[in-house]
Amino acid sequence: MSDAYIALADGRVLEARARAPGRTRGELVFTTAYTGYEESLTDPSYAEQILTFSYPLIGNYGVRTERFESESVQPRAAVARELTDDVADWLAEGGVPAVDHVDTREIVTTVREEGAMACGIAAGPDATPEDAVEEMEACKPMSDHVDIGAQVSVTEPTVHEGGGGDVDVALLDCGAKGSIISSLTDRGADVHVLPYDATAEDVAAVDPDVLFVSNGPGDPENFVAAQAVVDEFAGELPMAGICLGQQVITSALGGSTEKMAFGHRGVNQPVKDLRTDKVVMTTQNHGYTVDDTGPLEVTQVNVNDDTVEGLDSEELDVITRQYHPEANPGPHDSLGFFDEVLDLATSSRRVAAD
Ligand SMILES: NC(=O)CC[C@H](N)C(=O)O
Repeated sequence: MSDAYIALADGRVLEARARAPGRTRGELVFTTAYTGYEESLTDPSYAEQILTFSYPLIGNYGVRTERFESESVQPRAAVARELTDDVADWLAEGGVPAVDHVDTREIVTTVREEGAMACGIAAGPDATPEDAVEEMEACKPMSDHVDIGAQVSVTEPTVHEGGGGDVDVALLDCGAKGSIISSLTDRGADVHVLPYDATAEDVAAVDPDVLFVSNGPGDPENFVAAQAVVDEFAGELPMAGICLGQQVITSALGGSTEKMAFGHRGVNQPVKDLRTDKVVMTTQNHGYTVDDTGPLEVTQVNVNDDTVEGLDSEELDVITRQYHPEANPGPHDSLGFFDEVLDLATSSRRVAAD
C-alpha cells in the first residue's frame, strides 16, 4: 500500500512513498542538477512549483544552512527517486510535503513531452489518490499568481554592506537568491535590498549607481511595479538583471516574454557569447524566456535551443543574463558578470561626471 500520490494534469496518478506529510499543489517541473539540492530547495524562484529531481539520490551530503539561498524551503513539494532522512526531516520541519520511491524518469519524460503542468500531491498515512487529484484540480496556472512577489520579497529595505565604499546597488528583491547579494558585497558593493513593489522614489532615495533586478518566481509580466521602476530610470541609471530580472527589464523597455514548454533547470546549460564565440556551462532555473528583445542587443544564446541568454545595450547601460552567474548550485564560469555590472556602474558614473 502506498502512502503518497502524485496527480498529474494529464490524468495520471503515480504512487509514491511519503517522506514529509501533507497535501499541496503546484506547477510540476524538474531539475537535472546532480548536486546543489539545498540551494535549489531554498531558491525563491521555485515558489508555487513542485520540484522533481532527475538525479536519483538527493541528500547524500547532508543539509547545511550555509548553503541555503533563502531562509526557508521554497517549492511547494519535492519529488525524488530517493530522499535521505536528512532532507526528508528538513522538509517535514518546514511543512513541505516530500515523496520518493517514484519513477522520476516517467515524470521527467512526461514534463518534457507535455510541458510543465498542474500537479497535486497527497502524502501521509491517510492520503488517498482522490486527495491528490483534488489538489491538482485546484492548481492555478502560474500567470494567475499575480502577486507572487509578495511571497518571496523583503517587506522593508535592508542594506548589505560590502565595505568598498565605491558602488551602491539598488536591488529590487523579486525573490533574490542570497548568492546574488553576496556576489555583489564580495566585490565591495553596498547592496540596498528593496521590496519587489518599491517605487521610483524608494529607488532614488538610496541614490544608487546601478539598479539590479533579481531573479524571482512566476510570470515576469506580473511584476508591474518593477517594470514601472525600470521604465522610469531607463537611460538615466545603469541596469542589470538576472533571470526574472532580464525578463522584467526587457518587457519594461518595450520587449516581451513568453512561457516555454518546460523551461531550463539544471547546472549544465551551454551558453555561447556571440562576441567571442566562447561557450560556458551555466546554471539555469526558468520557465519563461525573452521573446522580443526590444531595444536590447542579444549577446549570448543557449546552444541547445537558441533562446536568449544575454542582453546588453551600450546606449542604455543595460546588462542582463537569463542564466545564474552567481551559481549556487552549479559552475562558477560566469561569476565575472558581477565585475561587469560594477564596471558598468562606475564607468557610466565617470561619463556622467565629465
Ligand atoms: N529564476 C528565475 O528568476 C525565474 C524567472 C521566471 N520565474 C521564470 O520561470 O522564467
